[in-house]
Amino acid sequence: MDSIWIRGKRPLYGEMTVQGSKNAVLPILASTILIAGKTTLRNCPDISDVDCMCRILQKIGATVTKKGHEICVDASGALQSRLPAEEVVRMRSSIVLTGALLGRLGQASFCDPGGCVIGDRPIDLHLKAFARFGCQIRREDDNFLTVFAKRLNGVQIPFPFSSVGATQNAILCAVCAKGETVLTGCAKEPEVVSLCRFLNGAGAKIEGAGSKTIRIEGVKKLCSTEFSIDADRIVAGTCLIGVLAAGGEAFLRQAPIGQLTAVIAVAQKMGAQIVPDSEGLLVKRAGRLVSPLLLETDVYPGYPTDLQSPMLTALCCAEGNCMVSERVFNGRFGVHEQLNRMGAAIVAGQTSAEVTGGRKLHGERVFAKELRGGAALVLAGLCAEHKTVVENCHFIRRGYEDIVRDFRELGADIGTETEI
Ligand SMILES: CC(=O)N[C@H]1[C@@H](OP(=O)(O)OP(=O)(O)OC[C@H]2O[C@@H](n3ccc(=O)[nH]c3=O)[C@H](O)[C@@H]2O)O[C@H](CO)[C@@H](O)[C@@H]1O
Ligand SMILES: C=C(OP(=O)(O)O)C(=O)O
Repeated sequence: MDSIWIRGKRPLYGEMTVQGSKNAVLPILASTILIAGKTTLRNCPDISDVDCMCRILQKIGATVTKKGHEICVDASGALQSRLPAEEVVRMRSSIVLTGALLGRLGQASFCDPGGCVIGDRPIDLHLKAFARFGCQIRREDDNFLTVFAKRLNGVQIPFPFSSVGATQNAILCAVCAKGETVLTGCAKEPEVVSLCRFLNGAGAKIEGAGSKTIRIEGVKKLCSTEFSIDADRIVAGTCLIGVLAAGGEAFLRQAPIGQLTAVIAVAQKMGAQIVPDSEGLLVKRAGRLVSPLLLETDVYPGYPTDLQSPMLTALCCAEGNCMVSERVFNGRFGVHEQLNRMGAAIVAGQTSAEVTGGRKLHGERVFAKELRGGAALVLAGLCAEHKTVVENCHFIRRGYEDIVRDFRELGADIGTETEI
């Protein structure tokens, strides 16, 4: 399935179920190697990043069994500290394995992680946190870094700005370190909270997740546990924005409403009606679609950067122009060129873009270059006249289990290459 076709210009009606969260499951899978026993994870999304993480776990010595949406990891055997470069370069969250390996073995060797091309993604905060724990860092001849310590000691780490991955790595170093660790300036994202809930279920002592300050009392070991992965707020948001942009009425079962406050506020401003209930969220957009004039991404609980590209599509179709300010990454407007080929009028710099609204999008053959930009092109196809073909959809498979299935359930005329 490397291309997806869409015949657009029809509103969406129906119901879909939101998959498990990519950004929650990946660090949790990485952290299973801190447990010298078995972990069972439920509601895991069937996406290529999860496959990649499972391959890494296997290559370093864990046993991984996948059955549907359930993954069992047994990390009770001997593990090796060198992460396989051919997998690490595919995925940003491979960096979180380094904290887990340090916690388990006191050593990790790794090369630069990959991930979406959305601007600079240095790992300086991660390395500074490791150094605070007493680790030494050595650059190897083959561009690998080796980080090692005789013993990890509890420390105080003030993060100068919010980083989801660096916060998670510091937590993984701290859970089995000697003594207390206090992290300040932490990321408050729900994926940090779910990692801590998982680790506490395995016997860790972590307090304060979801706030700027997290305290961790090191424990001797973690024990076998079971855990269910939260629904994916970014997938739920993508479908919500799809209905906002194309019009219609859809129920998003299991949408994590409490994690979508900023997205819901923008969608309501643009003309959507949102009705939450205990099982999910109903989104309707029957009347005018209007621009919010200004959209700023921010760290949680602000408007998520991962939903900036999907929202660009809706802004192109809305009445009125919009200034979009990207405050998390410095290169996240790459998709604007492909949207412009479909009739959008977006002028983008590195961290801001001006979107002219009221555009009539038309079908084109366009190319995904990264995950959320790819999803934005699928949404554009839903709003465009005639047929759109989105190529390079392996990027979309990194985070969306089956975007074709999801929008088909909402009545879209959409399919994969083989069904054209
Ligand atoms: C797998 C995963 O969970 N990915 C998410 C995670 O990425 P990730 O954990 O990589 O994102 P961070 O929160 O670390 O990045 C935030 C900002 O900090 C900068 N930075 C980060 C680390 C560092 O050592 N130095 C540095 O300068 C980054 O370049 C970026 O500008 O959070 C991002 C922000 O919510 C999301 O968009 C990603 O979907
Ligand atoms: C940027 C993203 O992912 P990653 O950090 O894995 O590249 C994303 O999920 O939008």
